[in-house]
Amino acid sequence: TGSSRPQRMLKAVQKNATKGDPQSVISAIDHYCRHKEWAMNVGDDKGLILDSVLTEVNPSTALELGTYCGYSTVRIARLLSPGSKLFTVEFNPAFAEVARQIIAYAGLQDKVTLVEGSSGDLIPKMKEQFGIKYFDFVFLDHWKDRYVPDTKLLEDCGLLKKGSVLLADNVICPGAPEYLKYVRNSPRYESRYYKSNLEYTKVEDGLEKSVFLG
Ligand SMILES: O=C(NCCO)c1cc(-c2ccc(F)cc2)cc(O)c1O
Ligand SMILES: [Mg+2]
Repeated sequence: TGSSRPQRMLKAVQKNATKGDPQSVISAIDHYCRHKEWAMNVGDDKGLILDSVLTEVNPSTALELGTYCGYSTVRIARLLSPGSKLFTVEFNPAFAEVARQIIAYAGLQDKVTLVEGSSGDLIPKMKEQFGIKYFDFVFLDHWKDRYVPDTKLLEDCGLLKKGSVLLADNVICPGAPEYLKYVRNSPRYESRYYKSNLEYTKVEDGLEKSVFLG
């Protein structure tokens, strides 16, 4: 049987990027996905917004829901301060396998813990399993119908503190309409929409940044 899209993306990284150089890994994936084969990475346009929000928050403990091939994992981990940690959750074992190799190729394996499984099952276990008190930053990029239930789960498990920042991908395309309603109508969040484009296209998409007010 042939290779998968994630496997071809990994090959492109191994061929075109420099081991231990996160920026070259990001550029190799963006080039491949723009010129050879589209893939659902957050991409370079929305990636610049992710970089800027991440740098502003400078989290000690960050969570990513939806690793896919590890592109945004690398974008986030490369900007973390020494000693800070990123936990990333991926349900699909084939995606997780490629992501581990891309994260390692970038040399960021010591900053990242990739947890395989369903976010709904894993979130309630994170405090006890990893000794996490709070997440200062959460990047939501997994199944769009899981954004609301998992946000409620993070609240109920006491994993958000006053000032924790949620940043959600794809709120326009494919869309997360219930999530936008939830964070924009809740008195517990201060929300803002960052207009951009769906990765590697001219289609509109954007990121919603929501600050938890406690
Ligand atoms: O499903 C997504 N992620 C969770 C699975 O890991 C996802 C999908 C798309 C997308 C797909 C098909 C299309 F036509 C348009 C958008 C884009 C994304 O950024 C995404 O994160
Ligand atoms: Mg996405």
